[in-house]
Amino acid sequence: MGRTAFGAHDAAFEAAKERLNTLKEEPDNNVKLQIYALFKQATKGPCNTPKPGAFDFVGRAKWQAWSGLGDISQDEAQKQYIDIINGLAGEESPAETEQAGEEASSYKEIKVTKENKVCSILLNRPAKKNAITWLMYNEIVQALDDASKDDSVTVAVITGAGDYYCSGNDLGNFMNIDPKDMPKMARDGKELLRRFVTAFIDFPKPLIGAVNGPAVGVSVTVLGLFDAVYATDKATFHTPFTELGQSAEGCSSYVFPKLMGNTKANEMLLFNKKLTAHEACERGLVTEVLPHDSFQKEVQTRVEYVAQLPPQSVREGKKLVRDQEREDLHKANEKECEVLEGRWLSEECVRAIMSFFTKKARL
Ligand SMILES: CCCCCC/C=C/C(=O)SCCNC(=O)CCNC(=O)[C@H](O)C(C)(C)COP(=O)(O)OP(=O)(O)OC[C@H]1O[C@@H](n2cnc3c(N)ncnc32)[C@H](O)[C@@H]1OP(=O)(O)O
Repeated sequence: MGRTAFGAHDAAFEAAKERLNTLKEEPDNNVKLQIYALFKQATKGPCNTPKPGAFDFVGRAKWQAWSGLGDISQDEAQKQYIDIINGLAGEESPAETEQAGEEASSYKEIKVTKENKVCSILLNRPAKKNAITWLMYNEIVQALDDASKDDSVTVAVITGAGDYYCSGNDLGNFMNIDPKDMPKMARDGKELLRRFVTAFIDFPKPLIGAVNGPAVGVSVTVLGLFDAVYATDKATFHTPFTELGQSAEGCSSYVFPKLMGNTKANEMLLFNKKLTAHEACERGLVTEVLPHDSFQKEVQTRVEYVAQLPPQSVREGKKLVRDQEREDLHKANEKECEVLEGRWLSEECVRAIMSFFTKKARL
């Protein structure tokens, strides 16, 4: 059976595929066979084709390599594929490998560093105010999954490069789509958003938001699923969903009313009020507002403190709190994604997105 859902390493797998084509030296035949077999296993699952005839030497060698992988999982095959290609690429350009805790990773739109038990995820498209592309959603999910499994990491932090924290969903995700492909785009978007928000609901270690500047849309809503949110006094929090013909996501339809009460939540989610950092703090979305000039240093002190706490104790504590509402959060996520799938197909939404890009083009 082919893959129907994303694997744990999808973004890195795609990047490894591209990297394979850029290797300066061709790998030897045995390595090539191994790469071939892992690719087949990762994309199709265990070998299920008949053994080629005795005189089809190449076909038989490929078949043997693939069937030799037995029934290792598609995720495991992806991982081994990525490791081999990154290993080959690393041998060619050692300068690209690990530097001061920086992962020799294939992330393209985020930057992940691990140092002193802290995994930092930097949203890294400053020229586009860190708007989140489809690739970036996948990369964030992958980075969270990796941080949750890595025993050397006790806390994860998300922050933005440049003057913005994040401008939310990249509106280009919905552009240039043939009208006949819109339903599929909406279905795929729903599935991706569901996986993205699930990664936040179920992240088992402390997750800290370092909101270094304005935050918009989905980057604001998921903050309600973080364990602490530090914001610079220059940050703002804006969820202009109805202006875009869209609707609330990131579990905000459930979390925001709990945090701030219905009328204040409506002010943000229905009537698009942009909050200052201090207002967001008063409403419980932000833990603490810090002066912009010393923001990085102040956040670092707080993160380092959390990083050195007994990790199991912190995880158990987080689980106790999250378990009180985990099911409700998953339900809210499902429901929000379903409603959004319909919104993305609505004329209201299509018009609003066109209008954003038309205005830009006129400037
Ligand atoms: C799988 C799909 C899941 C979807 C989940 C649902 C998510 C919903 C949301 O997140 S809704 C919120 C969407 N975001 C927005 O509506 C923000 C749109 N952007 C803006 O309003 C402004 O760009 C700004 C206020 C963020 C910043 O304004 P300004 O300081 O004037 O800068 P520019 O507008 O010139 O921006 C610089 C550059 O970045 C591009 N850009 C910024 N934000 C986005 C974006 N969200 N999507 C796409 N592109 C964005 C902007 O076009 C400029 O590009 P250019 O230099 O012109 O090429």
